[in-house]
Amino acid sequence: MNKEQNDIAIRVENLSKCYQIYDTPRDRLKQFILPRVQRVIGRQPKQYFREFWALKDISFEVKKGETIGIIGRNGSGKSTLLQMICGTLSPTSGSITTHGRIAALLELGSGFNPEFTGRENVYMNASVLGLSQEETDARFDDIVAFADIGEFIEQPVKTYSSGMMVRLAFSVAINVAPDILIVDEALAVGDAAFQRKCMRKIGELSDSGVTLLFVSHDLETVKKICSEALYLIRGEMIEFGVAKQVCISYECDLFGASKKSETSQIEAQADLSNSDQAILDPDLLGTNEKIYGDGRSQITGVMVTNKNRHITNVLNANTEFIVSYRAKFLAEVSFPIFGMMITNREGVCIFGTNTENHLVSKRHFAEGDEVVVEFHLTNHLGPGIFYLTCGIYTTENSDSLIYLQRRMDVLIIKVIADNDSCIGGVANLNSKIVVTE
Ligand SMILES: Nc1ncnc2c1ncn2[C@@H]1O[C@H](COP(=O)(O)OP(=O)(O)OP(=O)(O)O)[C@@H](O)[C@H]1O
Repeated sequence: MNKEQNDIAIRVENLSKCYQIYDTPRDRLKQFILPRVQRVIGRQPKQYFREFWALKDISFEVKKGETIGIIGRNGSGKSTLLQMICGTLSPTSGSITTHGRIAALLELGSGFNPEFTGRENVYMNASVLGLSQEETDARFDDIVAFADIGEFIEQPVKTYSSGMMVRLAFSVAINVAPDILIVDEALAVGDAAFQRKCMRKIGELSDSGVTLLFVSHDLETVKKICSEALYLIRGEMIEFGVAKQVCISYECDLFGASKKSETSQIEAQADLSNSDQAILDPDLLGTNEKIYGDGRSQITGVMVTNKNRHITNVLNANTEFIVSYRAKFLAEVSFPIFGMMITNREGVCIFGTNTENHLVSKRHFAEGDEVVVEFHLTNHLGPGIFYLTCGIYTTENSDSLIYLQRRMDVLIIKVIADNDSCIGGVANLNSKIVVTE
């Protein structure tokens, strides 16, 4: 094998998939029996099905360590392509060559035996992926910790909710040291906190050199995490290249054809945005918060409230809101800086601010002192899910930053668009559109 071939993780050549569509079950039976009879009696065999080409003559290569987004509308052939790469579906023509262990998250519950417990399924799944009993033993605690499904690990998988199933399946997939990870984002049915945790892990795996194939309808995510993207329309590969450019092509196509439906969806939400009511969405309440710091202060009572001081986690566009927390000092501290940051699911900082230029950061605090810090903000975030991080740090007259305490992803916030001034993106720039002919 030459060096160039060594670099390749996946090679797809002239791949096509044809499904046979039967109009009635009777046609399926006829197809099973009659062509054989026709052949025996010397007649040309008849065909009792219609052909549907879900993929047509696809060729591309993925180098080791690359992150490829696969985009396209519903039914464009994304899952069919991934299933063939994983080997769970056979091609009608063409070939696929892969190098390395493939872990995939494609179909909910696939690879799990519903009668077996979570534990048994972990061992079964890992052994299918080529891990020995000892290797699985060594990883088992990590798998269970990431899935975070508690006692359910000892229960049969048939008792799991779809969210639990995804948690366990994802946890196995990422902990079996895959060379290639294939993820259909539509499966990310876990809560927002778990999705964030998965995205973080996917990012880590990609950084560590794992090849990633990622199907997503969220173009911002594809642009952020994928180096290249493959765009399918009705089974044909329309474009394969730099992710940002391919996403733009797809957006242009979408915009031309379906802007109306997106707009009406946003219009439906606009009713909500006119109310001053504080909404607390329970689905956003659990987080996978990370806490660290040197322990000299403690952040408690982190909350987001609307301008009427009602606690909320659902923000309407262009409304005022307050992020606040209580800071208690457990030791003497000089010049503490109180900060907050809002990130998106990929961990990109969308906005951050702190008290560096505020009087409070020019002071000394004694053990037991407490302050409440409030950040008054106006919501110019685009529609979507965001994560709040709060932190207290000090530079203590040195250049480096010392965290007294940082609570990363302490709260999850959902932003609802108010009108069609913001169709997508992380920020809402309140566009007004003027068209002159
Ligand atoms: N077993 C099957 N028999 C017949 N047609 C099928 C079968 N599986 C998929 N198809 C068809 O093949 C086409 C591609 O399906 P596929 O699931 O790959 O699309 P997709 O891009 O993954 O869609 P989505 O975004 O909705 O998941 C669709 O038109 C689908 O109806």
